[in-house]
Amino acid sequence: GKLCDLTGWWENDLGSKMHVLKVDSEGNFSGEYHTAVSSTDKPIQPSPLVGSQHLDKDGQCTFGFTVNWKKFSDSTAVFVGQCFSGDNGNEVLQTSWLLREKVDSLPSDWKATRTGHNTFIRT
Ligand SMILES: CC(=O)N1C(=O)N[C@@H]2[C@H](CCCCC(=O)O)SC[C@@H]21
Repeated sequence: GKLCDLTGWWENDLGSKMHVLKVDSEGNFSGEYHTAVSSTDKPIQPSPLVGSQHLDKDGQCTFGFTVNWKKFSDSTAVFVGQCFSGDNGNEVLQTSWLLREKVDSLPSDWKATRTGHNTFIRT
């Protein structure tokens, strides 16, 4: 299928949106993550993301990106995933993520990392 270029807007099953500005010739990209879910009472604001994708000809490339939730908290999330061409030709991103929240002390380190998985489609 067509090369899977991540440039553009994506939405996941939580309603969170990812905007990839442009992918360079090395597969590196940057953008913004607009989460739809907040565990704080702070207003939700876009957070910067940087990542890298493969540029395989089959259009089913793997990628990874990091979100620095600088406006929200001291958390950092890393996403990894793969782009698939759905049966109707639409692209689907299957992702897993690790979220690292900042904890006050080493004894709390055990509870600082959460994981999740999300599916994104183009909006
Ligand atoms: C407090 C804080 O940092 N965050 C918060 O309350 N919501 C965002 C992220 C929500 C999970 C990401 C999954 C998704 O939106 O698709 S975890 C870090 C950030």
